[in-house]
Amino acid sequence: MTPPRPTGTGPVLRATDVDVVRDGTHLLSDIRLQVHPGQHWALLGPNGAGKSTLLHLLGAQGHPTRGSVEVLGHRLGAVDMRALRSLVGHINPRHPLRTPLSVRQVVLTGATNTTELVPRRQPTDDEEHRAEELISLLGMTERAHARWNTLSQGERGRALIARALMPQPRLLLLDEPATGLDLAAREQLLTSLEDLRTGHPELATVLVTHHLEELPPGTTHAMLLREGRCLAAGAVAEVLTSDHISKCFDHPVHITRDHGRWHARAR
Ligand SMILES: Nc1ncnc2c1ncn2[C@@H]1O[C@H](COP(=O)(O)OP(=O)(O)OP(=O)(O)O)[C@@H](O)[C@H]1O
Repeated sequence: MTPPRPTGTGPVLRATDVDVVRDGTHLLSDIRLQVHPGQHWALLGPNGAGKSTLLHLLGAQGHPTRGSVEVLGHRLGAVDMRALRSLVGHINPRHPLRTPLSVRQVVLTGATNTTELVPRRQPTDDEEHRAEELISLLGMTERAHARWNTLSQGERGRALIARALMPQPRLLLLDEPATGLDLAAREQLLTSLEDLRTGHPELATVLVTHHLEELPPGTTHAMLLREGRCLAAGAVAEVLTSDHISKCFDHPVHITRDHGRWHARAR
């Protein structure tokens, strides 16, 4: 049974004292995080820091070894995880689609939370209408009938965001959405994310990246992870400093912010 959609103003995500241990190794240690409606978090850290492991938990895709995780007010372990996952928009750039669906069809699979179209199921008029609106919001109207196998990486990325928004999620998780994009595609993606945030002020997002240049200007909060531990977490201005980023990546870098965007260069 689908868990009820929480309507309160409490956090959309709450992780308390979370450890993840696999084969005797701590992938995450002592993680605490609260994400509220309207907040846009960046999860940053070097390779192997534990970013994807944490995003996995936040998307109700796994359980912590210790501690608790609440997603949309539901504690993992006390709720049907599959049903909870259907309330979270999770964008995985390695979307495992096998058939050459059109952009419009891919977006419509968001209504059923499936990778492929559900056989013999007709989308409702509302779903068709919403898919059209989201395709337009993501600037894909002219490519709505293009087949998945003919899309560029950037177009796929934007189609997947539209797909994730079909069930009107209150939480969107983005795992390295700019990976493999050229400069123009990355900028289009960031513009789409900004439009999305402006148009849906209650939406909360968590975006994983290694690169400060890939952060949308509307990022409000950040968490820095290194070797499974949180080095700093909170408001972006306090977390994305030269000192913190240098420690996190174990390399002396200088951070600047210009027109809302961040840049890092070696010191
Ligand atoms: N099932 C597992 N068993 C043991 N170790 C694992 C398992 N899954 C991941 N790891 C290890 O946990 C660490 C954290 O992995 P994770 O994918 O969360 O890091 P990441 O910060 O997302 O890295 P990247 O930036 O390279 O994607 C890595 O060292 C990885 O090899």
